[in-house]
Amino acid sequence: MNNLSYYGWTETLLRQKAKSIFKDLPHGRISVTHKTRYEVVAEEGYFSCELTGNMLYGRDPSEYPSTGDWVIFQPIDTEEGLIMDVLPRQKTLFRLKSGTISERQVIAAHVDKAFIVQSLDDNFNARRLERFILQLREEEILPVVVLTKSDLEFNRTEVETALRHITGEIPVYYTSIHDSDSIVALREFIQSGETVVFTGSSGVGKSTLINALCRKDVFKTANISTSTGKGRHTSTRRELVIMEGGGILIDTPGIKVFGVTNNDADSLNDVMDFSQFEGKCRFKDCQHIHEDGCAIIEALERGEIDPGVYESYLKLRKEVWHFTASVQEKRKRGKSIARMVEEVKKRSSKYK
Ligand SMILES: Nc1nc2c(ncn2[C@@H]2O[C@H](COP(=O)(O)OP(=O)(O)OP(=O)(O)O)[C@@H](O)[C@H]2O)c(=O)[nH]1
Ligand SMILES: [Zn+2]
Repeated sequence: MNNLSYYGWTETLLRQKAKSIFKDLPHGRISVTHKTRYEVVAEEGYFSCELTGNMLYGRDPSEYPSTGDWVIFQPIDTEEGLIMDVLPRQKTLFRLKSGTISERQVIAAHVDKAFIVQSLDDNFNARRLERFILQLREEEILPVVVLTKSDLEFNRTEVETALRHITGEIPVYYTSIHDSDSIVALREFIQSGETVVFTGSSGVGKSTLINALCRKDVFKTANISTSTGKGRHTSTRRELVIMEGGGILIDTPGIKVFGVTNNDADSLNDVMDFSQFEGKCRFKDCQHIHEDGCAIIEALERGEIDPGVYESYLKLRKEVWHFTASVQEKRKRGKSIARMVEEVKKRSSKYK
C-alpha cells in the first residue's frame, strides 16, 4: 500500500475529487508520461494507464494529463487502467511549445518549487534566469536558482552583480558535488509532501545533483562520489520520484530555449526589480519604452539600471505581448467559427 500523502496528496485534492462523477474510483499521480501511456502511482501500486476517449476529444492538447497530474482511473486489472478524469490543475509549469506562437505545453503539474540549474563554468546566464522566473510567477511556483560546479573557478563578484536585481525574494544556492554541505543545504530546502521540478540545459550537472539529493544517506555522507549518476538520464521522458526523507522530485529533459507563455506584462516589473520605481513615472500606465518622464528610462540614463537588464525587459515584454495577442487572436477565430456553425445549424433547421 502506498501512502499517497508522500506523493503530495492533500485534503484539498480530496475535496476536488469528491466533485467528480468518478469519485468512487481510485486516484493516483502521473509519474511518467509516454506518448499515449501514463504511469500512475496509486495506493494499490503502479498502473499503466491510457486515456478514455472523452479525455482526448474536443480538448486542447495542453489539457491532456501530464507528469505530476492527479487523475481518477478505472483499473482494468492489477497493473493497467483507464484515466477517466483529471483533477483541477494548480501551479503548472508551462513552456511555449516549440514551433508555435501561442500553444502552451505542460512540463509538470502541481509544482511547488522549480529549481533552475545552471553551472558556473560557462552556462550561467542571468537572461535565461529572468525568462524562467517570469514564467514561474504566473503560476505562483517558487523559483530557486541553483548554481552548480562551484568548485571550479568563477568570478563570484560578476555572478553576484548579475544576480543583484533577481535575488530579492528568490533563494540562490551554490553547489558542488565535492562539497557535501552544499548538497545537504539544498536538500533541507525541500520539504515533505512538496513537489519540486529540476530544469537546466544538458551538461550542467543536473543528473549528478539529483542523484546526490536522492541518495538515502545524503544527510550523512561526507564525500559524495562524482561517479554517481553519470550518463543515467539520457531518455527524454519525465520522471517523478519520491525522495528519501520526504519531497517529490520531477526531472525534466534538458531545455535549451524556454519560450514564455505569460499574459501579464506587469509582472515583468517585479522580475526586473523595477518595483522600487513604481508610481514614479509621469504616466500611470507607463510601459517604460519611450514615454516622457519615465522613471525607469531616467534611472537607466543615470546608470542605476544595468542596460543588459533593461534590454532583457524590452525583449521579454515583446514576447509577452506577442503571446497575449496570438492567444486573443486564436480565441476570436474560435468564436467566429463557433458562430458560423450556429448559423448553419439555424439555417438548416429552417428547412427540416
Ligand atoms: N567540477 C564539477 N563537475 C561536476 C559537478 N557536477 C557535475 N559535474 C560534471 O559535469 C558533467 C555533466 O554532469 P551531468 O550530471 O551528467 O549533467 P546533466 O546536467 O545531467 O546533463 P545531461 O545528462 O546531458 O542532461 C559530468 O562530467 C559531471 O561529472 C560539480 O559540482 N563540479
Ligand atoms: Zn516608465
